[in-house]
Amino acid sequence: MDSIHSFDSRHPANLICSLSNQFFHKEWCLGTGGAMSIRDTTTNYIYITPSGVQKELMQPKDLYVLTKNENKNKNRNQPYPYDIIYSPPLKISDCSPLFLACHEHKDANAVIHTHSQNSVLITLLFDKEFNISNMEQIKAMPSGRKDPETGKQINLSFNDNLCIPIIDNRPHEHDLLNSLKDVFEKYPNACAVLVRRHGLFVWGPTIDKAKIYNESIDYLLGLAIKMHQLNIHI
Ligand SMILES: CSC[C@@H](O)[C@@H](O)C(=O)COP(=O)(O)O
Ligand SMILES: [Zn+2]
Repeated sequence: MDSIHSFDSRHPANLICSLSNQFFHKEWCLGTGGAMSIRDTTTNYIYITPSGVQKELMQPKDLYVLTKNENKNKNRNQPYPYDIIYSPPLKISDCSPLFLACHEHKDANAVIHTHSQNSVLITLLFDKEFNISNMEQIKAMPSGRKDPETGKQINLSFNDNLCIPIIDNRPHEHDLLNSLKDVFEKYPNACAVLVRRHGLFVWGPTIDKAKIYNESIDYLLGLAIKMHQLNIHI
């Protein structure tokens, strides 16, 4: 199918495969953990990883492609109106309802889900939120505010607080949907959520931004864990 095969390394299908391989080598998605979704802003097609496969070995032909269908009836497992227009002989990611929620409610064009040890450990140290400030890397994170003249996202400043909400894990990914929607409501500026004893979901306006946010968050989580071990207070 044309929508998944491209020689362009920036095509969403190629990006999902190359980034998943990179994230595996960072130990963010070992043993089939982790998943990803990208919306192509020219076609509006959404590319989603398959379920239960070794994410570092995926090829473009293994990805699902979805398109919006406003007339579609919603159900519990598919609460968003999308049709599958390309389906590999695999199951779609269990995270797909959460990914579609980020595309729909946050206007995200990319969502990354990872299982790094930092993202799990931090949820055992903090209860409802992870907060950090006075760290240079915070400046790579979005504030949620836009420059009134350029309309561009303004990033946090060194002294600003970065807050990542934490929700409790549930037996199935789709059971996290209500908690995720609560996060959207309570934390309108958040671009990520930590799931206790599970991992991290990060969304952004582009896949490049989502990757930068994920890398920055994971770095800050790692710092906070080390500071805790050294008895240094955040
Ligand atoms: C190691 S199993 C992990 C899954 O249950 C889930 O949390 C996950 O990250 C990936 O789910 P998947 O359905 O393979 O996209
Ligand atoms: Zn997971």
